[in-house]
Amino acid sequence: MEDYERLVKIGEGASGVVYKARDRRTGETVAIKRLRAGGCNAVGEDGAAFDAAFRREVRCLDACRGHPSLVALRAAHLDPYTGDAFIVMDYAGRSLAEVMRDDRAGKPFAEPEARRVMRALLEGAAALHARGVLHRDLKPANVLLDARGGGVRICDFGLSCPDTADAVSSPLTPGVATLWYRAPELILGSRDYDAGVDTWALGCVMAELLAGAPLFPGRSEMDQLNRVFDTLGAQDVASWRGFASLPRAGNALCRLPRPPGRLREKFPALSDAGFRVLAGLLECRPERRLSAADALWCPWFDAEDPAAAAPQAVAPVPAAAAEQPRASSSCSARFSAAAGGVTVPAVAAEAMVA
Ligand SMILES: Nc1ncnc2c1ncn2[C@@H]1O[C@H](COP(=O)(O)OP(=O)(O)OP(=O)(O)O)[C@@H](O)[C@H]1O
Repeated sequence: MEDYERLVKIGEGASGVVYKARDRRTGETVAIKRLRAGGCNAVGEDGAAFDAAFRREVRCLDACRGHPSLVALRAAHLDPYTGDAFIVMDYAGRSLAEVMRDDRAGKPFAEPEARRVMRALLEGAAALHARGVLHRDLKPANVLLDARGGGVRICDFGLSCPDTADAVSSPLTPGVATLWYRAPELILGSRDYDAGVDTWALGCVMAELLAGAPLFPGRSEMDQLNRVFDTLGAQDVASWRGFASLPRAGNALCRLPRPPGRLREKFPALSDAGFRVLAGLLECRPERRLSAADALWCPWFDAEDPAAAAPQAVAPVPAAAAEQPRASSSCSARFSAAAGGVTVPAVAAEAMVA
């Protein structure tokens, strides 16, 4: 790590600390995430699993390399003797959470601005889903905005989950995603969810952009579910495919009589085309929720955004990954050593993953 000069701390979360740094060889600004052993993520991994969690994060970042809406991995380093683990990425700007809190002080984004950000986020999500990766922690703190270039990038693959051809299927853990952005099926304990958990979270982000405040700021899992059902209605909850087998299907909140959804009332100024995207992403029934790729086909995205840079292309997807149907993700929460070692970009000559 002697090739990097540490500048300032730019973030800290459950899994580690992120620093802005300078690459002494090129003078470029980078972001370095130092992973903390023992508290590495909400999946509850620690001790021996730290190594596997580090590899999983690097592997997911590597799988998503090259897309303009996904943060770029430069190198990774895990010292087996000291346990120090670092991930070096392009520095991609300040987080959307910071910008909303510090610069905009709750001022909502205008619809064309929100559309530009959502287009980039959905393109990023569509690319990572096509590559068999679930992010599982999309939220404003994990969206980076490059003030100069206008870029929008998804970061923090600490809870992401690869779906490799040789991975052994195992139940997914429902304990993922930050509460305010957690899909209802996760709260109800689903263990076979799919990319819909990410598109739900992006629906919450879209609502937050347009309202200037979180849509469902729950204080507990049950309060969260209650807020979701209060806003979206819960008449057809029991008709979800597989609802009866969800561990918390019997919860009284699911049976409470409620008025019809009132999402539209909360966004009176949003165009009908925009509302169709919002309502499609915030669809409680996972099998009816818009996928990221389908959302991009909605007429809302036909409009050109005046400030938009050149359209962002979705990077080519390996044929095998592209063929995977959305609803049958076999994404495994387990990432066994047998799934292979971490591959870092060839340009990252200093990457030394034990
Ligand atoms: N490549 C990057 N460029 C600029 N800032 C970054 C970059 N990666 C991360 N950050 C900043 O660091 C913060 C924390 O990073 P990250 O989310 O990866 O850590 P974490 O420990 O997993 O956090 P959390 O527990 O909140 O999910 C981000 O919210 C963002 O502000």
